Amino acid sequence: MFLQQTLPLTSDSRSIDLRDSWFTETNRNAEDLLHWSWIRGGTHNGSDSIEMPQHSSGGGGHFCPPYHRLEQRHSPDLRARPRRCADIVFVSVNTPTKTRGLGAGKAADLTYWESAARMIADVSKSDKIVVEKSTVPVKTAEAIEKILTHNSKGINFQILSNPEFLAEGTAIQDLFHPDRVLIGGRETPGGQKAIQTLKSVYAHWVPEENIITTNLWSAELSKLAANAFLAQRISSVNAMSALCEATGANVYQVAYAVGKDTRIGPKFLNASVGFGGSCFQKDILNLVYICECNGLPEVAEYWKQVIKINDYQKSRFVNRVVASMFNTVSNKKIAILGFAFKKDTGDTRETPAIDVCKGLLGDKACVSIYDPQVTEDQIQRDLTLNKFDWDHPIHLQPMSPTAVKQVAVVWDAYEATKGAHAICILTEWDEFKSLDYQRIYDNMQKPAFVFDGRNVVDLEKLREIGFIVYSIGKPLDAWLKDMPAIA
Ligand SMILES: NC(=O)C1=CN([C@@H]2O[C@H](COP(=O)(O)OP(=O)(O)OC[C@H]3O[C@@H](n4cnc5c(N)ncnc54)[C@H](O)[C@@H]3O)[C@@H](O)[C@H]2O)C=CC1
Ligand SMILES: O=C(O)[C@H]1O[C@H](OP(=O)(O)OP(=O)(O)OC[C@H]2O[C@@H](n3ccc(=O)[nH]c3=O)[C@H](O)[C@@H]2O)[C@H](O)[C@@H](O)[C@@H]1O
Repeated sequence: MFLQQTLPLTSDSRSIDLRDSWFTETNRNAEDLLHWSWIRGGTHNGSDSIEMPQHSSGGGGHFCPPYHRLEQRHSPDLRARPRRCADIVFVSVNTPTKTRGLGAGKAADLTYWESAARMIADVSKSDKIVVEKSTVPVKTAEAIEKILTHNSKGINFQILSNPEFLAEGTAIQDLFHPDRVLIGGRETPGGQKAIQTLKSVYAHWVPEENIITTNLWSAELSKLAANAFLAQRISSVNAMSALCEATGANVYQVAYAVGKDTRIGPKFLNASVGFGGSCFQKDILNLVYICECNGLPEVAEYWKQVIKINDYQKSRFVNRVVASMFNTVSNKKIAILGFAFKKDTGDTRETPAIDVCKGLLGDKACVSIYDPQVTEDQIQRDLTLNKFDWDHPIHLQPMSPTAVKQVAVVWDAYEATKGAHAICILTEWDEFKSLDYQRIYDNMQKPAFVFDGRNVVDLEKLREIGFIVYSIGKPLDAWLKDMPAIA
């Protein structure tokens, strides 16, 4: 999720849904809302809450973060007071992958952005800076400009690109201490003035040297590039993990040695069952589409490979499970520990667990899933929804997907593993490191397997207990070597 749907606003913990407040109040007087508005709504995980950033030097003037504005406007005492119109509008609506029509399966669907832009044009009564917070294809600002100016009634709109770089689970930390804030604008006096206005907002808590200003297209493209580079690192280390398994090298040791080179650095080199989350795949597909549209098929092919390796890593994992268990998991109970796309979030968007579970179910396994934060309802939806449908509003999704019968969702790792033939660890939740694996082993069918897709368990300890253990990119058990996984 991006900034959260509900922000604790008052001492009695009353929360406000920004989307609902937006729509409700739009009917009354939308212009009143547009002082420091943040256009976005629901979220897939509401676990982060927001606290006021500490003011720092720079910027000048009194800084009032957006949720304080919201608190004011929702306070009954203040409702009657005259309110200023918005100067800056942040738009952070979803930009999913198109599911049909031109560019389906690759291009970004800008329906939501366009409707937000039309709404802004419709209700505005004074000049505005409209900020692209959503991740959008390069050149989107040009389209938005056209919508706004053609409906402007003489109002001046400046579009800025101010992409968001926060990661889930560390959203608040990333908001307060970003590596950088990026602001792109038109290279005109009006565009430059708008950049300075937004810069002065961030300067209240971000050191000035960490605020980068560029032209619009560089800012838009930098966001796609940053996500592509991050995902590429994971696909690179995951590609190495396959080679490690084939050769007896240990991917952890390889990544450590490689990452010690200061030019490469140690972060984002954890081999895994594959990257997930709402953005990496979507943004790379979008990048690929943009390259194709710009007549750059070789560049498109290069970035496509990052996704291909990610898909390969997930299917390689499934093949490993099935091959190790005598080439069939039919009617075998497989415990899935972790369903979220990473720890410390309940978000399941594009989680590798979906593909792994679907793969196992395709081989007729019975899966028993435990995740500390993901509900049964969510899991059933994820296992039945079509690709990319999850990123569209719920009313555009299938009404009541049929529950997958061979799937049980339980609220305890011990329950999930009871009587199971194998365990697949698909999210790196800390609690999976300290489970009582002897107890788990005692209650499982034998031979008992652990397939660790996140490298969280103590391999040697589990092997001592009696498990046959597979850990991504680590030297293989003799058992696994004898049962090669052929895709
Ligand atoms: N999730 C994350 O951690 C990050 C997301 N982003 C980008 O931020 C954007 C939003 O992502 P999420 O927050 O994850 O998506 P989301 O799907 O959780 O939230 C977007 C919300 O916007 C609402 N919305 C759509 N059209 C609207 C309109 N016209 N007016 C008001 N609300 C409207 C939707 O109902 C939805 O609730 C995407 O472009 C994403 O790529 C960027 C960095 C991090
Ligand atoms: O545009 C976005 O939405 C955001 O996408 C990512 O953030 P996020 O998806 O929340 O989470 P990450 O920590 O990047 O993890 C993404 C996936 O990669 C996996 N991963 C990450 C790191 C690693 O070394 N190995 C690995 O497999 C994670 O388990 C997870 O499935 C980026 O890190 C953010 O900078 C960006 O703003």
